This record gives sequence, structure tokens and C-alpha cells, in this order.
Amino acid sequence: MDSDIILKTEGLTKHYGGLHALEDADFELRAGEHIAVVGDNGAGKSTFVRQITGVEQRTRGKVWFDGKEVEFTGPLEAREAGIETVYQNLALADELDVPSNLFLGREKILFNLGPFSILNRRAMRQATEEGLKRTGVKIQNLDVSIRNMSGGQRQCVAIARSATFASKLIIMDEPTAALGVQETAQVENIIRNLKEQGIPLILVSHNLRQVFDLVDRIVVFRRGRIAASLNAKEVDGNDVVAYITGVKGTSKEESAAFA
Ligand SMILES: Nc1ncnc2c1ncn2[C@@H]1O[C@H](COP(=O)(O)OP(=O)(O)OP(=O)(O)O)[C@@H](O)[C@H]1O
Repeated sequence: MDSDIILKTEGLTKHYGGLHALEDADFELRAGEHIAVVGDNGAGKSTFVRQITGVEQRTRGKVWFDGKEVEFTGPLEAREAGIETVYQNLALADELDVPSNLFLGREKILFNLGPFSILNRRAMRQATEEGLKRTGVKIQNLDVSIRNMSGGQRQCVAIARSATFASKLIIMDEPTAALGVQETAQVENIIRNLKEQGIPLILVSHNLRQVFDLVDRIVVFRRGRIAASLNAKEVDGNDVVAYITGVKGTSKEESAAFA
């Protein structure tokens, strides 16, 4: 396989009983590339993400990541391999402060005494500050518990967490769907920062303005299939909408079937 390719899927398919949510998806992501995954509601975008991140087991197909064929049995395995995922509904611990949330599940240990281990809070705080600086996330007070933060601030913590640990790939599924204008801009800046650092990204988004602002390539899903893979510089919003709705990229047989 071309060593420039970070992630590749071939014939990736997921059926839920008789429902063909994802069918034969061939997808490639290259080093440093930012790709948007777009499509109508129910087109199969999130299903595609879940098969890559080990959240579900695929029906068939192959996945290669970082030069190896992979079959993650759970999300932790994908994370350990270097894939960080940010979902719209966040997995943050309400009662904990920002550093503790950033290090949830991978705490820095000062003395390893099993369940009585002593956490290295200073090292965690320092790493948190570095991570936030690197990702451009501004959080006034790191000691405040997540419960007292706005939706946007929480989302920024989740994104900072993935950006801090992301070694090889970040996947964001609708990261700004629930955010206000300012918070959306902050998340978009983090994404630009990741691009500068050369960290590849898959961004699932319904926001075409955002997509054109941020990514190199746009992959359109329609009825569980990849309908197009477009260079963002060579197309406009009308082209993308035409693929999303099936005006373009639909075979004659499919048009006839749905006529
Ligand atoms: N766990 C599941 N069990 C059964 N059907 C499912 C399951 N998850 C998704 N589906 C179905 O699979 C299809 C694809 O759903 P998916 O969530 O991947 O779409 P999507 O493109 O992410 O849509 P949205 O933009 O609305 O999030 C839909 O018809 C959905 O109802």
C-alpha cells in the first residue's frame, strides 16, 4: 500500500438486519489530509465512523490504518492505535476539572500502588496547559468542574483532549452542531491548527460553509454508499448538494428504482 495513505477502507459494509446502512465504501485518507464526510440524514456517515473506530463490528470489508490491516474490537483499541474521536454527545466526567477530563483513562501516575496510586497532578496540569496552547483552546480556569461549563466550552475540552493525544488521526462527528457562533469559530480554529500540525482529520458535518472553509476533500455519502469524492477547490456548494440529493452521481438503475 502507498505509504502516504493513513487510512483506507475497501468494501466496508454494515447491515443492521435488513437495513443496509453502509454498503461497499472505498475510502482513502492521506498524510496531513483533511476530509469532510457529508450527506443527508441517514446517509450512513456515522455508521461509517463507527466501523473505523471499533465502536461496532463491520458486516464485511477491510480497513487499513497506519500501514496495517486492522480490526478493532472496541473504541479503546482504536484510540491506542492513534485514532481520537470527538462525538457530538461528549464523554466527559461532570464532576472533574479540565486536566482530569483530559487525562481520563490515561492518568499520569506518580506512584503506582494499584487502586491507591497517586496521580501526578502537576504533570497532568502542565501537559493540559501545553495541549490547550498547542490547540489554541482558551479556558479561563482549569480548576472548574466540567459541570459548570457551557456546551461550547465542554466541546472545546473534548476537542482539546483529542488534539492533545492525537498522534495519527482525529475524527469529529458533527463537532459544532450544538454550538453558538463564537464557539463554532473556536472549534474551527482548532481544526485549522491541526491542519498546520499535519494531523489528518475526518470531519462529519452538515455545514457546507464550514466544509469548504476547512477541508481539502469532500466525500459525499448517499443511501449508505459513497457517491463522490471531490476536491474542495474544484467544486462548489451546488455540486456537493447535487451529489447529496442524487441529482448527480446516481446510476440510471437507481434513479429508475426510486422514480
Ligand atoms: N444501531 C442501529 N440499528 C439499526 N439501524 C441503524 C443503527 N444505526 C443507524 N441505523 C440506520 O442506518 C442508517 C444510517 O444511519 P447513520 O446514523 O449512519 O446516518 P448519518 O448519515 O450519520 O445521519 P445523520 O446525519 O442523521 O446523523 C439510517 O437509516 C439509520 O436509521
